[in-house]
Amino acid sequence: MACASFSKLNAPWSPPIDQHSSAKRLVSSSSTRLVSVPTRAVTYLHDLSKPSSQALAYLSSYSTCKRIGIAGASYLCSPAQKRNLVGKTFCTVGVSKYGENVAEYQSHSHATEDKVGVLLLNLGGPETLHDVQPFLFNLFADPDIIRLPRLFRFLQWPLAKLISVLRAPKSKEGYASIGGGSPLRKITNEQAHALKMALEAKNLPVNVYVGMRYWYPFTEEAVQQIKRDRITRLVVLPLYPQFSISTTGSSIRVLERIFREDAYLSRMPVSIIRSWYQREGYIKSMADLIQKELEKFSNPEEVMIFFSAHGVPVSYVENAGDPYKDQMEECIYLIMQNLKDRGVGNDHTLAYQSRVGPVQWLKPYTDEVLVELGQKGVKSLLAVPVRCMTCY
Ligand SMILES: C=CC1=C(C)c2cc3[nH]c(cc4nc(cc5[nH]c(cc1n2)c(C)c5CCC(=O)O)C(CCC(=O)O)=C4C)c(C)c3C=C
Ligand SMILES: [Fe+2]
Repeated sequence: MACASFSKLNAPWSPPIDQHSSAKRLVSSSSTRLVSVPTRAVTYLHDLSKPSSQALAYLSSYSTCKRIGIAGASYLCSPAQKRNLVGKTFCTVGVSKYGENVAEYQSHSHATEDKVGVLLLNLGGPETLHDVQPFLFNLFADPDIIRLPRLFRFLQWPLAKLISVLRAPKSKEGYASIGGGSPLRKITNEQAHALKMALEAKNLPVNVYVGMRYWYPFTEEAVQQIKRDRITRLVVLPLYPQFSISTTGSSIRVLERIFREDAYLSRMPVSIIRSWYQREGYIKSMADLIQKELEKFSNPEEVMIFFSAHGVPVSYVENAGDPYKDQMEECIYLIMQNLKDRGVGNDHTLAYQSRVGPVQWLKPYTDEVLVELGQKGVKSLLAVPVRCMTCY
């Protein structure tokens, strides 16, 4: 594992201009207050990387990669490394300082009282139908979501406006059918509270914050609160088990910018959990849930387990090196292995949903697979969402 400055971790797909920061200012404003607190980064790095350590150990993991990167790093490991490490976590945690000078970062060794924060990152969602179009604008204005060639970047905002207006009616229908808004904020807040309680029960008092990428509370707001609370060390946990450029990558990019531009934050030691789809606890809890639900069927062994993942455009994987598909497939494999070890040998399928626009997305598509399964005579199906921690 390495300490690294964020500025040195830019992935190949980083666009040079982050238009999103200004995009978000259209719907959110925040003021910056600078507080300077000396920190002690290196010891924290060690605490966090011991799985047996009580220091937030279950949020962290061993890393076997020599480098860390903003890209979730698992594709810095060879496939053989990956296989050998099944069941263990690898390449998921990096401790980064959001500034330029790593040497300076390590020299700040006289700490005041440490105050640890955990920042949960999520997508955010419209709370009312009125919010849907501006939420969609924020989403499509993200250059990690609509990936335009550099020459056409000036079109990002006009396109975001156009697509958000065109998409809004369909999106609104979806949100109307689930009560008129996204439950993401409420569920994420509940998870933040549960995490705080669980850590406190282990005698690890932390402040837990929620930062959303496209709606309130925005990541910028969470970071302002982190500063007001004078947090001295931060663990960043994106609530997506699998890394994608469009989710964890995008959220980390926003953090990178905020931290780089701020004197106090740029000196803060930060651990980022880039992906955790293969963590034993996660795999086991998914298998537990599936087993419990299967038992509700009259013939559990005949049920098809249907893993439903959010898709990404194929170009993310094939051209930009997004590890999302590989991580998703490995995740499903591990869950099914865990079930097999318990004697649960059901058939399973993975399909991708939520296509937007005319480009090719990861296949097979959910709607097509469902029809095929029906044609094959599959009578019972257990749908298992595997896209984000809040989607269960
Ligand atoms: C247009 C490109 C999109 C990409 C790429 C994408 C990746 C991606 N998204 C999630 C998780 C969620 N997405 C959600 C909503 C949503 N996503 C897109 C578009 C892309 N997502 C849109 C347009 C929307 C809005 C709804 C709609 O109109 O379909 C949500 C729900 C949020 C909520 O309101 O509760 C989640 C969760 C992942 C995991 C992912 C890449 C792997
Ligand atoms: Fe999405």
